[in-house]
Amino acid sequence: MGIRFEDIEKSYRVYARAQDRLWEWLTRRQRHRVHVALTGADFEVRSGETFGLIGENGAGKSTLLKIAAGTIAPTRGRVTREGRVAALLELGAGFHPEESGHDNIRFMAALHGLEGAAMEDFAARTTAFSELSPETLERPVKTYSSGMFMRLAFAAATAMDPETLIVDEALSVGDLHFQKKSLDRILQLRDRGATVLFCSHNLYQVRSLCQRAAWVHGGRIQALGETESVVTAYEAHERRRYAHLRADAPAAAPGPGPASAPAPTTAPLVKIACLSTQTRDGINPAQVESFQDLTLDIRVESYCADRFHIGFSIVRPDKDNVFCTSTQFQNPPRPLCGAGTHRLRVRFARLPLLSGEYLWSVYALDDSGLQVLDMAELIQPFTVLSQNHREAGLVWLDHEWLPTQ
Ligand SMILES: Nc1ncnc2c1ncn2[C@@H]1O[C@H](COP(=O)(O)OP(=O)(O)OP(=O)(O)O)[C@@H](O)[C@H]1O
Repeated sequence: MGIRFEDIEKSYRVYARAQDRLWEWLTRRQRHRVHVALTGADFEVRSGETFGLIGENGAGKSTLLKIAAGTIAPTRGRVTREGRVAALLELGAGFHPEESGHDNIRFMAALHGLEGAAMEDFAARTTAFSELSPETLERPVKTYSSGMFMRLAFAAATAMDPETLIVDEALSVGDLHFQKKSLDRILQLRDRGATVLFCSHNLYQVRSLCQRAAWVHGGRIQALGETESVVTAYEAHERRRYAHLRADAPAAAPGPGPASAPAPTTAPLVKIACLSTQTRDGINPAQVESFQDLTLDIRVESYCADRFHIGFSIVRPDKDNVFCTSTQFQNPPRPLCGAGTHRLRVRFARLPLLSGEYLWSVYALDDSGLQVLDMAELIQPFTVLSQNHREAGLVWLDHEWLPTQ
């Protein structure tokens, strides 16, 4: 047994105003409403397996992780876990801001019950992994940058070789180098037999790391099982959700097809099945560097013999289109044709986006490029970090400073 959840429910009392809590206590009359954040969670994360948790914002994933870690108690039900548990949830939550990095490391070791040589070993491994300089470790942690703080917190949380690891999006710790290092550390612990409960919005990572997964929806376990089937079910739900939003939207975001194209009202003849991205080093396509090598992979299912086109766009969260193109815009146009699965790959050898948040939209269009057969809008959010460039804006424009006259 790795982690066993037995009929877990977690509800919160929600007060409209802060003073209502006091009024309730004084008058003994209820002034709160009960919000059920999670209910009916009854499953087991098997010993040694890597288990993914996915779901939209507010679904209840963090609540489940905190209950697994013992940070919060369930309102109903019971959780049991195996061995030493490291929770990478609110990293650094137990740190004392006024104390130095060194002292915080020793404090963490003491919390784990380590003394003497074991404490020294813990401190040495945490220090080495954090890659923080001796001078930095002498300074109070309140003077650290957020990246430095997270590095130390991650290093301390994983230095005790936990048997159970609970991870909440912790892979976005620090810069790309440290992210890869953190991921490698998690993989190393997993390969040594640790049970990993891993929550992420990055479906690529969930697919590549987890054997099984659960999709949490509205506080309930909507699907649970082998990762691919759970992630595919969640993606289908997300597509329906975004398509619905688009149908409702008064002014739709312009895609490669006409902005006013109606949403399909009957079952589509062509369905967008899957979109994923890969970086050349395969680290974290949800966070890429400017000018990184990025490949977009689109899978579509066609249920008819007709010709059709596929378009995609890179969109800002405010729905501004950064770039869109389509197989129709190729010279000559290269429509797809025939029933079955089609796979398209588009490579950006040097992605010229600058720092910011972006999303993808994908469209299946008929042969004329006028009718939208299927679409998946504003999906797979990703962050671009432009660490080696000080220029700002959306995209890099090739330019040259001419000599002054
Ligand atoms: N302390 C709290 N008091 C009241 N409601 C809470 C509290 N903590 C969480 N909730 C509510 O419980 C629900 C589940 O929240 P939770 O943080 O578990 O979601 P999540 O799936 O982790 O979301 P995200 O992906 O955005 O992190 C949400 O509706 C949230 O508003």
